Amino acid sequence: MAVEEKEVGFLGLGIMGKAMATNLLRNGFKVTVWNRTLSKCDELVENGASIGETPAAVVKKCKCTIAMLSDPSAALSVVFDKDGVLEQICSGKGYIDMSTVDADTSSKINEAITSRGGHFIEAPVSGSKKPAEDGQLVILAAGEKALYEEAIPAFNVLGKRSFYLGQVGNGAKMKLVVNMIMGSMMNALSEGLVLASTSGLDPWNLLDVLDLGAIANPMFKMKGPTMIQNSYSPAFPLKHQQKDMRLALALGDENAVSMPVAAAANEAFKKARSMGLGDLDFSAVFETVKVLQHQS
Ligand SMILES: NC(=O)C1=CN([C@@H]2O[C@H](COP(=O)(O)OP(=O)(O)OC[C@H]3O[C@@H](n4cnc5c(N)ncnc54)[C@H](OP(=O)(O)O)[C@@H]3O)[C@@H](O)[C@H]2O)C=CC1
Ligand SMILES: O=CC(=O)O
Repeated sequence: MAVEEKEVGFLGLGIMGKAMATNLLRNGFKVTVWNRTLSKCDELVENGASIGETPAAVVKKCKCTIAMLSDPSAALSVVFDKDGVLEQICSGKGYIDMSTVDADTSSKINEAITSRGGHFIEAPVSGSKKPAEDGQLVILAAGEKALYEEAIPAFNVLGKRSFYLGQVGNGAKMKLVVNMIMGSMMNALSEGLVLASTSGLDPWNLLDVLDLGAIANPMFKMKGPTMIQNSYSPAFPLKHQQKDMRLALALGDENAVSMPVAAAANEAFKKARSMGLGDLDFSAVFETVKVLQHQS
């Protein structure tokens, strides 16, 4: 399949897709790109990409196509709608959806693709804008093993490690569990920063102390300083983090897993969206904690 031949289609040039497609180009892949807002293809074309006018046109041209789209409704639309992936998928063609969606969405796409003879894996990623630019993502793949193996040269460009997790749905679930934990941690950090400042401590000292102890982690180290400076340039948009909390909570509902911490974190992300912060970085949830503090 074409991933081996270093030729891929790429659907979705948002924060992640643009960085990932650029990386593939830099590493010698021929890439044919499509984005709903077609003008976002221009920069990629300047860097050597070809353009497909529709998802169907990309799939027609390429033996393997990667998608990186915002949410379940975008992932479904690009496959099932007019001029979508299904119109051209057929035997010998592969489709790799790297968007963060729920297992049901992924299963629907898998069934539709495979019923037309195509091959499918889901492969959501852990890691944000910078890891995407640096080819340091963690890839959580599941589905047809043969396609996974054929995708390894591309995954080696995009990520520092890829996991094969078995049947379709397992990649989606793993990603949601990871992001549920991340969203809860972001809320804990936000509350810690407010508690530190309000009780007379220097929040910069808090970050230094955290970084030297058992709960040190790259997210606190990277986001803490920008949060203190009220700077929320989006790497991971807050609206997507809230989508992931919602989908993780639905997974908890299905499995009767009680998750009060995640539920509270989801409320904070919802509040942040209602404050108009959805397009900012997910660390802007800090603003909701500050608002609550000022109200008390
Ligand atoms: N940013 C991050 O740090 C990470 C994000 N993710 C996940 O990766 C995915 C992409 O994230 P990111 O790049 O940040 O998101 P962006 O919001 O930057 O990009 C979203 C992309 O989806 C497209 N899109 C949205 N709705 C539709 C639709 N109905 N039909 C077709 N295309 C659509 C957008 O097109 P258009 O340009 O026209 O709006 C754009 O290309 C999400 O699932 C996210 O949860 C995973 C790991 C890290
Ligand atoms: O999904 C977001 C991430 O940082 O991973």
